[in-house]
Amino acid sequence: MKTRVKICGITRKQDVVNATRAGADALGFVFYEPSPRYVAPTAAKALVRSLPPFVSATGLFVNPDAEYVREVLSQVPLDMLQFHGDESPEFCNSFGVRWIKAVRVRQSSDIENAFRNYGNASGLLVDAWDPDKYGGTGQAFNWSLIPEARPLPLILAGGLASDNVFRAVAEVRPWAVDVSGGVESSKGIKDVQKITDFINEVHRVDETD
Ligand SMILES: O=C(O)c1ccccc1NCC(=O)[C@H](O)[C@H](O)COP(=O)(O)O
Repeated sequence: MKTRVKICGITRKQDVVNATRAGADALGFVFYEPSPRYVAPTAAKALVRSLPPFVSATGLFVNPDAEYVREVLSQVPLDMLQFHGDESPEFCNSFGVRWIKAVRVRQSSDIENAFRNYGNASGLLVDAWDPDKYGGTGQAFNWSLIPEARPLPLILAGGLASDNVFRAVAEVRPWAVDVSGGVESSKGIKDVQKITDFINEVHRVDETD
């Protein structure tokens, strides 16, 4: 099965071009101002409108006001929302747009509970737990905590890079992988070679099937 690849934290046109040329299936745009990868809705609008067909755009939020999400959606043609905070299932459902929920993992039950509570999500993104950050930590977590039973498509994130993503995909067999820091030269600035190496490694696992 083809493992999808999402490159998150896009802030520049050249990173859109490089990621899509390298074969990314989806790009992520961070609408969370404390993040060094924050992109303003006006800039994101231009980036998303430049995407070629069949590459999707995800907007990432952390505990946003509903009004802010609606404001972003009115400007930016997003295909998917990604919630990284403590948003309720009802809140995530309320925008009429497909969404995924991110969960920061300390134990297996974090994932099992999220599968149970966010059953209307299009997928569950599992990421490293950090006491101070909601995501984008660059840290991996113990993949053996991920259960075999997955009621929703599972997106693996957290500390992935070209030197560990082959093993990650081979071991976890996720629906998709999500990467940010592992394909950057500095925060918010993606590196074309790192993106290419990363995607090639994912596809290399797929070819062994
Ligand atoms: O990127 C951020 O700064 C960020 C801030 C707050 C919540 C989420 C954030 N990013 C999410 C991602 O980029 C990824 O979905 C995921 O966390 C993996 O990041 P990384 O470990 O850097 O590959």
